[in-house]
Amino acid sequence: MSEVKPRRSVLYMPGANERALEKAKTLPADALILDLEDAVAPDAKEAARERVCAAVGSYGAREVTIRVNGLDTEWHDADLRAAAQAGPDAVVVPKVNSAAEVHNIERALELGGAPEKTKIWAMVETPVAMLHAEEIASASERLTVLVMGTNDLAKELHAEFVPGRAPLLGGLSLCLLAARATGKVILDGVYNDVRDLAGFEAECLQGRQFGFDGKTLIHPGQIEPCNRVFAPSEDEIAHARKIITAFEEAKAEGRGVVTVDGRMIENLHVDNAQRVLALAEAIAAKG
Ligand SMILES: CC(C)(COP(=O)(O)OP(=O)(O)OC[C@H]1O[C@@H](n2cnc3c(N)ncnc32)[C@H](O)[C@@H]1OP(=O)(O)O)[C@@H](O)C(=O)NCCC(=O)NCCSC(=O)C[C@H](O)C(=O)O
Ligand SMILES: [Mg+2]
Repeated sequence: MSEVKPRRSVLYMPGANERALEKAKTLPADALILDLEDAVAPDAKEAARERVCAAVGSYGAREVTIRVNGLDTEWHDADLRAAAQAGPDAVVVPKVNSAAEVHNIERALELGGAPEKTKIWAMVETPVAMLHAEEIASASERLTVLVMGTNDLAKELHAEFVPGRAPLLGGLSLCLLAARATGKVILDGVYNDVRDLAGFEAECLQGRQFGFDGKTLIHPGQIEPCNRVFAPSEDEIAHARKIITAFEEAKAEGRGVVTVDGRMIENLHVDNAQRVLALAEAIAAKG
């Protein structure tokens, strides 16, 4: 099994907000997105770029990424050059629509001297991206994560935000299929009502049940419930161990199928149980 990196909670913070950038040093998010795009006003873009690039090394074990401005904006090239030099764990690129765009980003990072560890996280947040999700996800080995942009997607679809997200489910499913078909990580979109923790937790659970690896967040108050929902519970860990043990015993007796708590267990369920344990161990190792 390849290395498991917990990405339960991935917090955006506006690159122009010094207080938020400072506060994030103490927050238990698995990863951070230092934002130069939507959360930064046009006349603050350059100052935010400098501040964010200088802050990259300040967050300890958390994965640190920079979200650059979109490919069709006047800031994109300078953002990518600066991010390549700063060397975050990833550059998050908004509104990626094609494999050709991924190739351009990859080339720009190489030309900018980005270290190998700096990956590409592609945001999928337009109708075109939903339809091109597999070509985007498979465009480059440097691309390791797809990030749902559900605000932009809803805007483009003329969709409404409703509990259960029915208008977005088609797009979410297409991107999940693309991520799993190509072996990439995929993060769910943000929940805008920072005071509605019950609604937020319900959406985390929906995302987890869908198969997302974690969720993008906009407020510190969303981190703890998100970490809890996207981590295997004690019961799930115990059940995973039970499955592995029962299957080992069955195999030793020459059987390829067994029941645990009345349910059929085959090899594929053991793979799943091992994934659950690997994630639980990676979370525990974070301390
Ligand atoms: C949403 C907010 C504007 C709410 O701000 P505010 O009401 O000021 O929050 P609080 O007063 O409750 O803040 C309490 C303390 O927490 C700090 N804080 C708040 N947010 C963050 C954060 N994101 N990271 C780190 N720290 C944060 C405050 O500074 C307070 O600290 P202290 O004073 O020490 O107590 C605000 O939360 C916010 O700006 N959030 C981020 C917005 C953002 O980044 N938006 C862009 C990304 S979302 C997006 O674009 C999705 C995608 O593209 C799509 O299409 O869907
Ligand atoms: Mg967006």
